[in-house]
Amino acid sequence: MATNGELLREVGAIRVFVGAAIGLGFLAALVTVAQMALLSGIVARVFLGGGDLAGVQNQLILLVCLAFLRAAVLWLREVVSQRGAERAKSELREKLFSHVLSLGPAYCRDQRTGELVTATTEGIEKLEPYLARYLPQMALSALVPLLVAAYVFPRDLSSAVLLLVTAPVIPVMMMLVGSYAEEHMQRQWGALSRMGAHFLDALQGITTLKVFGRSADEREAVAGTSEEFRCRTLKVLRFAFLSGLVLEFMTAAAIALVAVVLGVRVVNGAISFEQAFLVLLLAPEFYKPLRELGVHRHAGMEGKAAAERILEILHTPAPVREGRGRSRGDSGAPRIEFSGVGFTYPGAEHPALSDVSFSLPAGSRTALVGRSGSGKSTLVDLLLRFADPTEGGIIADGTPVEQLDAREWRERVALVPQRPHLFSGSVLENIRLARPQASRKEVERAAELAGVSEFIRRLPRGYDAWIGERGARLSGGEAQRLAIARAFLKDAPVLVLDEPTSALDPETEQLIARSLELLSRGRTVLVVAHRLNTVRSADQIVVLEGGRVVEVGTHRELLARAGPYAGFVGVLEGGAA
Ligand SMILES: Nc1ncnc2c1ncn2[C@@H]1O[C@H](COP(=O)(O)OP(=O)(O)OP(=O)(O)O)[C@@H](O)[C@H]1O
Repeated sequence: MATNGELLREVGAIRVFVGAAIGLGFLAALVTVAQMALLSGIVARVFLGGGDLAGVQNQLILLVCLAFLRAAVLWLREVVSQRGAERAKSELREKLFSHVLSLGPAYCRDQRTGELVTATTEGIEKLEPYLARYLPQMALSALVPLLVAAYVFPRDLSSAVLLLVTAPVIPVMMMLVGSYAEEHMQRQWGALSRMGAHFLDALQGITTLKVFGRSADEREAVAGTSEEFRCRTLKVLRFAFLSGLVLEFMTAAAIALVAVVLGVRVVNGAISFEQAFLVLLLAPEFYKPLRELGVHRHAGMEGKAAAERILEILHTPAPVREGRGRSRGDSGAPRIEFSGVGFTYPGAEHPALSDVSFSLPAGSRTALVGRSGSGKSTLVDLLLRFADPTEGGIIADGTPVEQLDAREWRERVALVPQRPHLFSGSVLENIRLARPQASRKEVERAAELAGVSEFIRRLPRGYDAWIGERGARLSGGEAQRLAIARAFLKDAPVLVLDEPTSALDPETEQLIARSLELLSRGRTVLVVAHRLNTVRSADQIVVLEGGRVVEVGTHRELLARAGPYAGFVGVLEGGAA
C-alpha cells in the first residue's frame, strides 16, 4: 500500500490516469447494473407476463444502446489505462535517469551496473500491468461490489446480505495464497536483477576472463543465475496457477450458492422471479472485480517488486544539490583552497580524507601524489562536486563551492580522466561533448591543440569516423588525446588531470605531455600524478598519506626534507606507482 502511495506521489501522470480508469470502470459497472435491471424486466414481461416483443421494443432498443455505451466506456478505459501507463512509464524513466545522474559517479560505483540497468529498463516495463490494471482494479474491487450490493439491498435484503457475507472469502483466500507468492515474487525480481548484473559484468570483463581462461567458469556462473531465475519463475507461476484455480472455484461456488438460495426462495414464493433473476444476473458482476483483481495480482505483484527497487533509488538522497546555489559570473582561473576537508563514505568506518588543507594558487600547477588508497580520487571527486565534504570546505576565490550551483561550478572545471570514456558515436560528437554548441572548426582547432588532428585525419571518415562503444576502436593513448581535445574545447579555468598509470610509448607520452603543458597554461591545475616528469615540473606538490596531507612543497624542497615524498620518488623511479 505504501508503495502505491509513494508511486502516486512521485509521478503526477499516474494519479490522473489511475483516477480516470477507476472512474470509467465504475461507470461501466453502473451501465451494467442498468442493463441487468432492464434485461430482468424484459424477461419477466415477455416470458412470465406473456407480453410480446412489440411491447418491450423501447426497452430492447435501450438495452442495445446500453450495450454500446458499456463497450464504449470499456474501450475508453482501456485506452486511458494504456496511454496513461505509457506516459507514467516515460515520466518515471526520465525521473529515474535524471536522479541516477544527480546521484553521480560516487553512487554508481557502489552499485552493480547491470542491476541498475535492469531496474531502469525491465523494472519500468513491469510497472505497466501494475499501473494500467492492478492499481485501478484494487479500487474497483471495493467500489463495484458495494455498488451492486447497494442496488440489491433495497430490493432484496437477504440476497444483499448473502452477497456481502460471501464476498470477503475471495480476497481472504487470495491474500493467503498471495502472501507466499509476494515473497517469491520479490526473490524472482532479485534473481532477474542478479542475472542482468552478472551478464553485464561478464561482458565488461570479457578480456580478463579470456586471458585467465575463465570463460567456461563464467558461462557456468551465468547458467547458474539463469537456472535460479527459472526455478524462482516456476515457483511464482505455481502460486499464480494455484491462486487462479482457488479464485475460479470460490467465485463459481459463491455464485452457485446465491443461485441455489434464490431458487429455493422462488419456489417458496419468498421472492418474485423478476427480482431473483435480477440478483442472479448481478451476482457474477458482484464477484467479477474481485476475480479480476486476482487475475491481475500476479502481474501486479511483479510490478510492485520492481516499483520498490525504483522507489529505493529515487529516495536515495543526491550527494550534492544540483541546480541550486549561487551563480558566479567570473571565469578567470580561481585560487582554490581546501580548508580542513574531511570525507567519510556513507557506511564506511574510517574517513577517506581528514583535515586536508592546502591551496591551488590561481593559474598554477599542483601535483597530487600518494600511494594507492591515500584518497586522491576522493579529493578529485570533491573538487568536481560529485560529493560534498563531510567536514571543512573547498573555497574558490573566497566562495565555498558548496554554496555555488554544482552544475555551474562543473562548467568551470575540465577533467582529463585516467580512462576517458568515449561514447558510441563519431569522433566529432565525442569531442563536442565538452561544448555541444561548438562549431566544427572549433572542434578541429581543439583536436589540433591536443595533437590528435593528424591521427583523426588518417581515419577512414576523419572527424565523422565512428568510435565503437567505450572507444573500443581506439588505443589508450588516442583516447587520452581525444579527452585532452575535449578539455581544450571546454576551455575551463580549472583543470583536473588524472594521469594514466599505464605506460604509453615514449613518443605518445611526449606528445601528450606537450599538449597538457599547453592546456595547463593560464589555468588552475590539479594533476593526480603518476610520472616523475609531471611531478618534477609542477609548481607545487601535495603528498597524501592515509587521507591526510603529509607534505606540501616543490620537488627540490621536498627532496631536501627526505620525508615521505623522497620515499615516494624512489617508488616512482622504480616505476611501481
Ligand atoms: N565508495 C567507497 N565506499 C567506501 N570507501 C571507499 C569508497 N571509495 C573509496 N573508498 C576508500 O577511500 C579511501 C581512498 O580511496 P581513493 O580511491 O580516493 O584512493 P586513491 O588514492 O585514489 O587510490 P588509487 O590511486 O588506487 O585510485 C580508500 O581507503 C578506499 O578504500
